[in-house]
Amino acid sequence: MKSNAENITLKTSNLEIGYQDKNGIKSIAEKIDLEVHKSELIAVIGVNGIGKSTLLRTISGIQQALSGTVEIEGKTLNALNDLQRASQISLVLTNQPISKNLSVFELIALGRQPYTNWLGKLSKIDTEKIENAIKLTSIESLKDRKCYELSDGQLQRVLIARAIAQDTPIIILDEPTTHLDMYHKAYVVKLLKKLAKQTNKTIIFASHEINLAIQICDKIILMHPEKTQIDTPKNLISSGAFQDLFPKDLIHFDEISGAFRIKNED
Ligand SMILES: Nc1ncnc2c1ncn2[C@@H]1O[C@H](COP(=O)(O)OP(=O)(O)OP(=O)(O)O)[C@@H](O)[C@H]1O
Repeated sequence: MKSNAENITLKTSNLEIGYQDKNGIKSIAEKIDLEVHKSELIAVIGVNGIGKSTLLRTISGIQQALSGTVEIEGKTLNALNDLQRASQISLVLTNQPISKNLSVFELIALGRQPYTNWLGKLSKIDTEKIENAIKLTSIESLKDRKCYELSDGQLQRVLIARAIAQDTPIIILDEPTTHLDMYHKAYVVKLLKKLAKQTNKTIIFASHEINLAIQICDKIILMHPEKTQIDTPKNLISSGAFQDLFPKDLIHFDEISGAFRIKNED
């Protein structure tokens, strides 16, 4: 087993994220220092508008950092061209427009685009990677269906399969459990955990499912207005990091059960 330092897939140093337009700079979060490793499943947690999507877009390279650096497997993200980036990071965005007229197989095959030749012709290796992604996500029975025929939960598994077929060391998903019922939320997060372990990939996803993330994820990136930190759920609980995540009038964090509870008294 490699040492923990050699297992680092993504590292941010003094990263500042936000937006820059003609009205000036809008900083969303700063001093973000993260190290994530192979095989880890990591949830990004924080209140609405804190900057989870902005962070994911910045570490995926589709949005520029305001300052600081992002390194993927030791290489500065900014030094990678689009194709190199697509072989390092796959991105699954909820509500991303996709061509639902495609069959499930065809949609997953799009994950091979960074590797196919200019005709988009699939090689034997491409087909093997697609079939393997279908098997890992247990969607063999959906393979020939059209994407418009799928439920939200089925589509989410297909999008995860596309990311697996892309075969990158890092997979990033923005709110993959949105629109899903409680069973399918748990199913998707457990599937991500299984995939991280079986494929040795780093999987990072933003979510509002904090109780689920605490139970299943290896690490949590917790975004607070004052700071962004990464640690195991256990360490975050014992350091009291969840206590002031939400205003205390409605919800409190119960350290014994490791879950948020709604206050019932008036
Ligand atoms: N294109 C943009 N230009 C300027 N500000 C933006 C832009 N997109 C988002 N913001 C602002 O950046 C902040 C962080 O937004 P972001 O979508 O990253 O938060 P989030 O934690 O993912 O939110 P949610 O949980 O509601 O999805 C918000 O204040 C938002 O209004």
